[in-house]
Amino acid sequence: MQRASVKRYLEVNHLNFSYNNLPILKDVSLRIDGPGLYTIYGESGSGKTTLINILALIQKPLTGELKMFNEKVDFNNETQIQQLRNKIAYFFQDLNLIESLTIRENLDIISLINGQPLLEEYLTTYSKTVRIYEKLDTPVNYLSGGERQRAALLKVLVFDYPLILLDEPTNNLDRENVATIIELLNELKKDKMVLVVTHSDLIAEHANQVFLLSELNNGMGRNGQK
Ligand SMILES: Nc1ncnc2c1ncn2[C@@H]1O[C@H](COP(=O)(O)OP(=O)(O)OP(=O)(O)O)[C@@H](O)[C@H]1O
Repeated sequence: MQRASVKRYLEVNHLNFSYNNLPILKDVSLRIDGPGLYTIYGESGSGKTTLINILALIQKPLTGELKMFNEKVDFNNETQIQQLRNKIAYFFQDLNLIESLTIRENLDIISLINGQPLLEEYLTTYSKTVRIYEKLDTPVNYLSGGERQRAALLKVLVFDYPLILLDEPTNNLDRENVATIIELLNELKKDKMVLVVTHSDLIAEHANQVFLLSELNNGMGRNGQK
């Protein structure tokens, strides 16, 4: 299953962000040079979600530079932002699935939005990998919490997103589902940049690099090499 190649590269330079004049991100710099699993660790309220929202191009930084896939991001250029967003998968706590639609219908809608075809071959293969194949035609509101989480992960697998952002993907999951997620992260990290906000030591153990937000802040980043 060969997919078109996009340069897997991300660079953040001197990023600043404040809410109501209260600085949250202070001179944050980090760099990811290729596929791999990268985790961001930090105390509650330290700005992890804010940082990942900026990387997902949902929030605009106050100052600083962001480069991805060899392009410098211009937050005022809607066309560029839209094109870049189609290369980014953002998996966050509310999962972003439409409750009344089946998993397959949800994926059809995503396919329309991101302009990538939903290939039956990938759907079958990966839905078996995440143990959700039997439920592809079930509406999301009939799924259990773990099944929803796996359905949301299916989206990351069936489409080609060179940058995958996950915010606390193992929250509220039992051990078996955590193991499934770690297995998937290990698979995805082979050819994608996977950046995960997490408190899980288990995920961090599999990371190529761990970024500590306390170190990224105040310009002390780029030293989390494992
Ligand atoms: N829309 C907002 N307006 C004002 N303050 C906000 C807003 N969103 C977040 N904050 C504040 O900014 C800080 C950073 O929030 P953020 O969600 O990025 O932290 P976090 O590290 O992801 O926290 P957690 O681990 O608890 O999810 C927090 O103090 C939060 O209260």
